[in-house]
Amino acid sequence: MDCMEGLGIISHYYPACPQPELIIGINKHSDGDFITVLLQDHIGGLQVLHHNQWIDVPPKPGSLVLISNDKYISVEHRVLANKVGPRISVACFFSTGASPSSKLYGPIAELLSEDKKGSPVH
Ligand SMILES: O=C(O)CCC(=O)C(=O)O
Ligand SMILES: [Fe+2]
Repeated sequence: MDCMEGLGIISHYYPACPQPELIIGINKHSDGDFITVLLQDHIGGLQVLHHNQWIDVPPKPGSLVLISNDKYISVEHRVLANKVGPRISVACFFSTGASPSSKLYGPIAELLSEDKKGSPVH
């Protein structure tokens, strides 16, 4: 649970864009934290890269999006620009804290498949 020691919050405001095909909201990236919890409004635009294809993450009222994959490497994602209206999102980044730590962190053993148990953590 040390991975929850640091919490950073970024609020995004994406203005409506008359020509969204010419620009991107946020370019392709993966988050460097342990897990990101994202609140997005109803506009949409968030996409994740899955098997080399961009997949929409449709907004669902009252829901939060968790950005990670099951091995603690953040999935690549981006946000499209849109002309419908401004889009607002709030991203909470959970990490080990602001200062670099000498602690070595690894996946929770119970969550690993048999063939991954006992392998060194990098
Ligand atoms: O606005 C979004 O939906 C995503 C924001 C994001 O990817 C980030 O802050 O790292
Ligand atoms: Fe992100």
